[in-house]
Amino acid sequence: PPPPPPLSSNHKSVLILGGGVAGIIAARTLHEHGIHDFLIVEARTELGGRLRSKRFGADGRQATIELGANWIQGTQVGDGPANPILALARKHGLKAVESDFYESIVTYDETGPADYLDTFQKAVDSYTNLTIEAGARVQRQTVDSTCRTGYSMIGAKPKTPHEMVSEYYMFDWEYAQTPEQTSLIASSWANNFTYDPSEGGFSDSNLLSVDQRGFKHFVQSEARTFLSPDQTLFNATVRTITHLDNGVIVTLADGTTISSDYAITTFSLGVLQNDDVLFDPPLPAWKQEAIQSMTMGTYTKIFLQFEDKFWFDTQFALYADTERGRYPVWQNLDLKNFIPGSGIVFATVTGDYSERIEAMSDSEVKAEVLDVLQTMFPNTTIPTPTAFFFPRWFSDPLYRGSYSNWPSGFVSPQHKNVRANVGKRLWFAGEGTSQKYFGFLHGAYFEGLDIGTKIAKCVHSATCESLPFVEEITNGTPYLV
Ligand SMILES: Cc1cc2nc3c(=O)[nH]c(=O)nc-3n(C[C@H](O)[C@H](O)[C@H](O)COP(=O)(O)OP(=O)(O)OC[C@H]3O[C@@H](n4cnc5c(N)ncnc54)[C@H](O)[C@@H]3O)c2cc1C
Repeated sequence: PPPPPPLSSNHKSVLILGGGVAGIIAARTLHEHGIHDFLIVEARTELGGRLRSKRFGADGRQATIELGANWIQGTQVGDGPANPILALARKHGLKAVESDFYESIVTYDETGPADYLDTFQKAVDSYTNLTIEAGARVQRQTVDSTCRTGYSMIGAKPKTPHEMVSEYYMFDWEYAQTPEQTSLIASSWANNFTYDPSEGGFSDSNLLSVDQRGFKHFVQSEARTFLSPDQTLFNATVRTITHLDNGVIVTLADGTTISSDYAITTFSLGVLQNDDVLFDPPLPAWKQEAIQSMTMGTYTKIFLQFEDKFWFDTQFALYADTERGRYPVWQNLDLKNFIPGSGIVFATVTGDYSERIEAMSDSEVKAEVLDVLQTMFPNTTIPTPTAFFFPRWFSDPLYRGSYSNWPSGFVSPQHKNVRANVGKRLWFAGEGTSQKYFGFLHGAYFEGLDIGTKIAKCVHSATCESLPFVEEITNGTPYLV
């Protein structure tokens, strides 16, 4: 039998590995169940995880920008179900503004300003039809397919740059991967359970945080309501997780070991896929297959600050390049009620294009982006920006991408296995373990809540109920929630 974990002062009832939304909400849940002997182990120096803000801009003209999550996606209709992130944002007085994705938008192409809003509207309709097509497949219990197949089935076959960028805005800009890379059924789940009240979703509106304390403010403030300083360990990078029948031993990069009765890892799917954290013994084959079968999308915002604003007055702009995905979506922060006077505009790229620019130098990317702006505004001499920045989520060993995505060919039992505990002691939570809300902040929230509740039961009673898993998946069962 394996040796018992060492008895030391470094022993906790529960170790929460990672201090993002899932970790913080798991900790709050343990606290509410009267369990205080837990420790959040976090590699960075603050809580929040992929809620990451940064002061950006020239000296004397700095503003807080969001490198990671920025929106509360799906809010609430009347007294219907509320997104729990909205509830926390309200509780902690977060400043957020309504995003108007469909009306506050202008369009450009390689000739400069070009009105193709009618094409854009068709892409909006096609996306709605795509989710209906996918929903019908769930009803009929048919097999999954890619969203590209789904689009083709409803007759949406974008060919021109205008059509491609319009589809991109409705699809890749949300999923951080292409329709080819994404499951038809699961992508419509992700849409409906968040945005469609008739399917149990919150609402179809989105609130953009422009809070100068950072979007992370809501969750850091929540953490302050129950956490004491000795319940967090910062600057602590987990290297190895040894999981035994009677406990877990975590080894940090500096060689420190901490043991516990239970551990929850909340690291991103990308971190787990990339072996940035090692498991001893290695995770069983069913778990490894599941982790390697889901995918991680990358979503990259490229920020520029200029002395004077020369761009559009709407919230959004599309740029149609002949190459699909080349600096296609632009957002204006220099707006009344946003960050007025900030001189900040930013572009977003996703998926393979994000990986491409992460491999380039900042100055190379800046030159490309300025070139696109020059194309969009042919009658303006684009000035030198006073500040430029973009984060590299894909190469960051603490994330390895931005959020998870569900590819076609990844079947429901595999997702069950992503979520399942290994043995009685090692548990998993985070946005990627959420079947209904993968990718979203509220997915991380609900997973922290659920796994925290299950572990609290384990701590309080002799019997500990495991989550179901499938040892060997021989056929894909229908997609059911
Ligand atoms: C660019 C971008 C845009 C996004 N936009 C939105 C949005 O608008 N709305 C929305 O709802 N969601 C959005 N998301 C997704 C959202 O941010 C995530 O779903 C959510 O923050 C995930 O929380 P989590 O607790 O599961 O994981 P994380 O926040 O990743 O928490 C895990 C923690 O583990 C830590 N960690 C990793 N490795 C180690 C290690 N070896 N040792 C110790 N600690 C470690 C990390 O530092 C991190 O703090 C976005 C994400 C990104 C990156």
